[in-house]
Amino acid sequence: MTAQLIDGNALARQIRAEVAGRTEGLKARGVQPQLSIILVGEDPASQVYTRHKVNDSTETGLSATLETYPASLSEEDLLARVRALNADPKVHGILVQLPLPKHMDSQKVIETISPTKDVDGFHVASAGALMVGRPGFWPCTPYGCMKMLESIGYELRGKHAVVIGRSNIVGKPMAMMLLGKNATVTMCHSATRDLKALTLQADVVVAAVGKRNVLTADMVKPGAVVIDVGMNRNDEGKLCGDVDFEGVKQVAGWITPVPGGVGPMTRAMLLVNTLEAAERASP
Ligand SMILES: Nc1nc(=O)c2c([nH]1)NC[C@@H]1CN(c3ccc(C(=O)N[C@@H](CCC(=O)O)C(=O)O)cc3)C=[N+]21
Repeated sequence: MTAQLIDGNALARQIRAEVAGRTEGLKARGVQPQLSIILVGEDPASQVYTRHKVNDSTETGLSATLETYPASLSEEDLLARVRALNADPKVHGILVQLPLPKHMDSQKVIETISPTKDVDGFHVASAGALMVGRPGFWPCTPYGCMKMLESIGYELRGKHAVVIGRSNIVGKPMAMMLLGKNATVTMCHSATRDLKALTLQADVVVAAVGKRNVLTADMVKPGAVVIDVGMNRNDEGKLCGDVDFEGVKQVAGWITPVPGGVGPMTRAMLLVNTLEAAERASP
């Protein structure tokens, strides 16, 4: 028996169609949802990612602008630009592409974005809202993972979910979202002892470390759901996740591929958050 695939491309396509429909509704009321993306520096990967985000937006009827600045831009000038976008009522979502040049304090920049426009969900106010269960914006990657679990009708209540990785962007918010659905959540990280003993108990494993083969077949309980957030390159330069896909798919019940899994869902949830921001701003 091999695991069933959770197809992120297909689910993202479905979500984009829903976003397009809701966008029509807003446009009928004279509101054009608008995402502003800021890219600082010339990192080729960031250029590709931000171009994707602009294309995704325009394909679903949102409008998106990409502003690019040289790596030499001062932090002060970047903050001034963010404040101007905060004050612009036509702009509903602001995304500052990470990583930023080393001379900038990323968290300070993110904290300058108005929480009402924080479609990445990286602001402390967004993190706090998630933690106490108030409306805010959920970070796109873990939000997309939750949608993937929902798409297979998975009941999280009472299940044991193991999250590997504790980043502010994925691991921590992922654990909060799973907890919000009444799962029993274990967070694992670099200081965890006997990771395998924990993952073998898991009904759901989310691997979000950024290292290949963090999860192998011998670490997975038969039938478990495995979500792979990793985005790595193997020796041949091919994109691969944190999970040994070929091995784990022989044991798991469900598994997400890389590419075509969490990545496209991350991008789809950015559109959802942007639309949501526009709807909240135009009640
Ligand atoms: N402020 C900010 N917000 C972000 O959300 C953000 C960021 N900065 N900096 C960089 C990371 C990375 N990230 C990706 C999202 C989707 C794919 C994606 O769609 N991947 C495709 C493959 C793309 C390819 O072939 O390279 C897939 O997995 O199928 C990749 C990477 C968002 N990030």
